[in-house]
Amino acid sequence: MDNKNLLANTYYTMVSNHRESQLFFSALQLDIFSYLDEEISIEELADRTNYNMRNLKLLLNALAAIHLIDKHQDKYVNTIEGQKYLSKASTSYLGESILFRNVMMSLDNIENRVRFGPDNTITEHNQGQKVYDFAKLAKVCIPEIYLWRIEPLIALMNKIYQDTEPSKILDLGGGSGAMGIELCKIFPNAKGVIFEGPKVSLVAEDLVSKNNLNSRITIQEGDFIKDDIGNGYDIIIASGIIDFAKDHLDNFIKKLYDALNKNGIIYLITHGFSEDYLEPSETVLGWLSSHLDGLDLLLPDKVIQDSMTDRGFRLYKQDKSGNLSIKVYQK
Ligand SMILES: C[S@@+](CC[C@H](N)C(=O)[O-])C[C@H]1O[C@@H](n2cnc3c(N)ncnc32)[C@H](O)[C@@H]1O
Repeated sequence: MDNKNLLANTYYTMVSNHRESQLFFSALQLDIFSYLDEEISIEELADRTNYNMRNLKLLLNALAAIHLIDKHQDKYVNTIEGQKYLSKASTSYLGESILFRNVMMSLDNIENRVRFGPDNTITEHNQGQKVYDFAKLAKVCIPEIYLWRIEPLIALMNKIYQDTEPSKILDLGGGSGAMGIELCKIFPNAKGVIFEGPKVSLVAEDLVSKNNLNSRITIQEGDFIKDDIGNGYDIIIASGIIDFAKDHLDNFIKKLYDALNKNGIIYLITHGFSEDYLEPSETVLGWLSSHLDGLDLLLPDKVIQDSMTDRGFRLYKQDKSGNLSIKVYQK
């Protein structure tokens, strides 16, 4: 096969991948996977769901054809991954997060957004809250945080705090606050603060209560650009938030510096953007929708690093988790 044919195939592969995604999202919307923890016949499934049996069978065969489910003789069943992540009975269910992210990052109507440009009310303020539903994001992403962010956080903090214990921890723009909550659990004498905007703080309040940590963790409501974020912290978690301070980067980093005790650390999670904004490609595409709408938030890692070291932070440890870049800075 010559190069020309290889390239043409790439385009058709994209068309096919798009169809696979559509099929997957529809199956999630119809909650098909929650019925497939045990082998089930099409008659039984149609009976339980009230869906049209003929078309349900077509859907299930298509899902089996792309290995999202298994088919044994005439019965259908989840794969091991499907059972773990796509069935609502599982504690690691990700279906709601996946569907929410798909809408949040949707590239529908990209043509008109390119033809007519961004929304001026969004460009004018350049605030994430104008585009993203942060309260819903915080809520539906809790399983993702437990899947990907808690383990590296705990492993690193256990290494750093082998002989001492932090006494005050801030989860800044913490969303549900899951990371701050889990850190407070491994350091039982530490007090925690979760700082969030007004609606999101309710999500954090709820998770703190569910974990019975109301006596140790307080929720502080405010705007981390304009308002006081407190001080005397040994650890500040800044996960997925620094882009939202882009227009005030140096002041924001000074605020973090001032809020920390001597030798205190920042646990910073960023997208690891290259200076030309071409990598990581998955993240470039993930942020494209909000940027077509008018936001201009993204910061290359190099810019963040320079600003941190200029302020006096020293890079202490670094790690990667999927596409995310994890850096620990010390004051
Ligand atoms: C991408 S989410 C990250 C949430 C969480 N830290 C995590 O890692 O999943 C960004 C969070 O920053 C919060 N945020 C953005 N701008 C803020 C501001 N000016 N003041 C307070 N919180 C803000 C949002 O409400 C949102 O929960």
